[in-house]
Amino acid sequence: MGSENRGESEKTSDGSICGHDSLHRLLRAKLVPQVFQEVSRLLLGLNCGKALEELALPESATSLSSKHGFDLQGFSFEADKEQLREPRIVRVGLIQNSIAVPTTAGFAEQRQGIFEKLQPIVEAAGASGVNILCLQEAWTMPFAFCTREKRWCEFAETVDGESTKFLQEFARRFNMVIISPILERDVAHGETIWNTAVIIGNHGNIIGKHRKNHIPRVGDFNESTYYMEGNTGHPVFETAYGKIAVNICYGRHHPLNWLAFGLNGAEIVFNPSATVGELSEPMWPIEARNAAIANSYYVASINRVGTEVFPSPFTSGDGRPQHADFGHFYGSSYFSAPDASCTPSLARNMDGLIISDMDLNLCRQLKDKWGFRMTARYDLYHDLLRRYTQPDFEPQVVSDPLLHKEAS
Ligand SMILES: NC(=O)NCCC(=O)O
Repeated sequence: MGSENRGESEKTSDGSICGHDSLHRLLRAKLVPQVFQEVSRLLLGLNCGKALEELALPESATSLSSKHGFDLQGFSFEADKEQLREPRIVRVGLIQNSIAVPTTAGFAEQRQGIFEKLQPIVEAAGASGVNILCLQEAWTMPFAFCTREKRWCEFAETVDGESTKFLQEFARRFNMVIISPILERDVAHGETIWNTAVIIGNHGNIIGKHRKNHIPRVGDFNESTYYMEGNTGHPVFETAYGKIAVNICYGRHHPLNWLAFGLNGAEIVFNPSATVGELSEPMWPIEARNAAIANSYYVASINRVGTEVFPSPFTSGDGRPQHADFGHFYGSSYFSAPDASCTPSLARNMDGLIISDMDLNLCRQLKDKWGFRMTARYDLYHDLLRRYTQPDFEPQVVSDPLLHKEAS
């Protein structure tokens, strides 16, 4: 892409949308209330036939948000009342953040800066009674994989390393499950590096881990220089608060990846991400929401925030001149529900915590209503995929015989 077409991040360097920090807030400021309500209905859908309720969050959380300058929003997804099952309401939180100090600082200072920045946000989640909290992809470090420089590998740590210890304290204190996406170093297997989400249980125990299945080779996302495709399959973690799975970032472009977590029984799939405006912003509101609909589960989408500038300029295979930043990480974390409703997004240009209650009964209610699991043709797909993965595969194409007739 030519530099003249690099998108809006260069035009609005504060990362706002025409001075507003999210599309929802821009629309609310610009439209008369009745029009805003109708536009919101079409953009966000309806949950159980009505606009999504906002959640009243405790003063202890709102004061942390004002003091530390992070966006804080809360919502509530309902399900229909059932006669034979109690509601299964889980409170879920997502944190998006920028890095804390420039990428030229020492690595220990960079990581410690992020720990310190996250502390009040995690505390706000705890004070709000969040049951399951998820952080953004590779949250302990800048997203330095654009550079291809190997020195950033130093940020990799074992599954029970520094960042896990830091979060285990919060998990115990707030009785909270925490999903911690890190750069992992697997010491037992030759000190190899992986892009991994660690699942910390509400007692501070490590429940397990999942490694990113799909590694991007697009734009400046030179991640394949650092780690390989994950080898953990599509695990679903049964926690005190429900069955959860993690589809790390670029995996959201792969519908079969979403499907696999659904087939294994996930009720909430988290999508911790790091992605930039000019590459993926038009996809962001669609893919997760579509996955929630198609798989009858909730999706929780998180993206990091800010523009990270690196000490040495780098190139990528897209013809652009060398540059030192990745573009703007546009935040905009949000939740999608199986009934096609979704929350507004967090700010595009600020750290933030979005919280939502979700009644997990909605998953089965949507399965019963639409019957996607029942009407899917897994046997047909299985047969096609089996043939497709053979070297002698031939696409099933029926050509118009007239196409190949010689002109008379
Ligand atoms: N982190 C990551 O996989 N980013 C790839 C770009 C995208 O999927 O938008």
